[in-house]
Amino acid sequence: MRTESTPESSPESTAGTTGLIRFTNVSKRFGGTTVLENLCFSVDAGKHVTLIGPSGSGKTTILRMLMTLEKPDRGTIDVNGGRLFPADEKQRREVRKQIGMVFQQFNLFPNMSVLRNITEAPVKVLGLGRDEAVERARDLLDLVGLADRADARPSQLSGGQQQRVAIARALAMRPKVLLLDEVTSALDPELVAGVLDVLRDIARSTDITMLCVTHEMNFARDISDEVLMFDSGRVIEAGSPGKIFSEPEHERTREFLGAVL
Ligand SMILES: Nc1ncnc2c1ncn2[C@@H]1O[C@H](COP(=O)(O)OP(=O)(O)OP(=O)(O)O)[C@@H](O)[C@H]1O
Repeated sequence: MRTESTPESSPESTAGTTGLIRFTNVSKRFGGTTVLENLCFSVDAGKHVTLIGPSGSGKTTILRMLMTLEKPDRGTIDVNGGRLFPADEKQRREVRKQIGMVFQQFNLFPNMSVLRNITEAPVKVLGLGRDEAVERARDLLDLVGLADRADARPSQLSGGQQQRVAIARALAMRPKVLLLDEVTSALDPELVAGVLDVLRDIARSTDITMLCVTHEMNFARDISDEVLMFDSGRVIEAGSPGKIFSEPEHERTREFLGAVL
């Protein structure tokens, strides 16, 4: 990820220059509250970038904008050379197809089997043939360690298993970008490691670009090429995990890490 110079957001970043995801002067208010102001950053293809920072600093809003669940008030958002905002509905849908997200709550369809949860969007949205979708789903179930649960209903699975299905479901669309929003926050502590191991594996073995919000700092340290520290809707510090976690420069970063590590 690169943060670019604006009066509000100027820390130097170490990543390269392709810019698969690009936010330019993005501002967002909710009512009277400014959540993001003139935010500029880019994430290069294949990089894994983690957003950290205090509650309410705007991290989830960034992911929700990329999912088109929120709209910026000002600025532009581009993904893989296509404009997500501002754009007409048809163009936005095309760009949006390249982005997958895993939420804190798994949001699986309760009345569908695990397999059907994964095949539904590729068939309906991408027009993939059912046989091909099933083959893809079975490969992904293998990847997330649930090859033997294809016929189960979500309610028959643990929270950790449901989240692994949600990861498989997101990957079934073959997205260029995977967004992870606090994906282990709703899990019992003993189930967290299994989900994080699957994500580590995906980060290592695929070329997917990841943008991640997490309070799991060890996980962030393991998978991130770059960490962005947010405060009050601005990037106040950016760098490698080694730099951010071991030698933070900004007082607010030190305070935040002191509270969570
Ligand atoms: N739909 C909404 N309507 C009104 N306010 C909102 C809405 N979504 C977010 N906010 C507010 O915007 C601010 C930023 O929220 P956001 O969820 O992006 O922060 P965050 O950094 O992800 O926090 P957390 O770590 O707690 O998830 C918060 O003050 C939040 O209350």
